[in-house]
Amino acid sequence: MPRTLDGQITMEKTPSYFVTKEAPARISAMSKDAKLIVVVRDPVTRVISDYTQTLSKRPDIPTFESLTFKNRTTGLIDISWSAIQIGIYAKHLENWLQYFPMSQILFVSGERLITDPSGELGRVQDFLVLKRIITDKHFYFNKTKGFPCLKKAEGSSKPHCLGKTKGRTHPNIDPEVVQRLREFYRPFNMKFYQMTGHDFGWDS
Ligand SMILES: Nc1ncnc2c1ncn2[C@@H]1O[C@H](COP(=O)(O)OS(=O)(=O)O)[C@@H](OP(=O)(O)O)[C@H]1O
Repeated sequence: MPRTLDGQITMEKTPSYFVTKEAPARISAMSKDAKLIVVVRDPVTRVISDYTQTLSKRPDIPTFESLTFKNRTTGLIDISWSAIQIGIYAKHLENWLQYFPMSQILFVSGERLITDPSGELGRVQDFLVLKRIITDKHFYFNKTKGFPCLKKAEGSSKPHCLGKTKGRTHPNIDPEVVQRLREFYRPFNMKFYQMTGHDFGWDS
């Protein structure tokens, strides 16, 4: 991490921190005051997205269904599959709360980051005690891509849109499998809503 001067904020991002058992203790040892921002999305869409990303790199992996179930007939989910585990947000959060208070953690909704980017960025700026510099006028929705793009400062070049590897088309998954995953995650989601005091709307 670079040195931080007065008036500067140093930021670092790695998606796997949130699900790495040792990360909270290590980050707390480095800085007890660190603010933590986690982007979360519906764990069911998340696992499908995760699978889609792996499939794009290794087209020979087993089917989504065979990775999801330990036993297809009984509907037993294979929680040893890391893609399934990552979406059990309440469990990961419990680990972080051993080292950081909730007041130092902000959960950003991945869904709202698409539908209302300036709203979510507003929450981020407030959390970091920054002036709300990024607002509505910094975004426009790219219909082809299905994501908002960030307009850069006046006079600068092209806006920044997400790259080719973002927003991959997900494969069609049997609705029964999706339903079973919804049932699996529901209790964990409820716990997560309760812990964060925020209903992310994945179960409504
Ligand atoms: N800004 C923003 N807002 C909302 N959603 C976003 C954003 N950036 C990335 N994404 C979505 O996150 C999914 C994983 O993206 P990445 O490819 O960046 O993941 S990774 O960094 O390679 O792990 C991937 O999801 P899918 O659309 O399901 O593929 C991205 O589209």
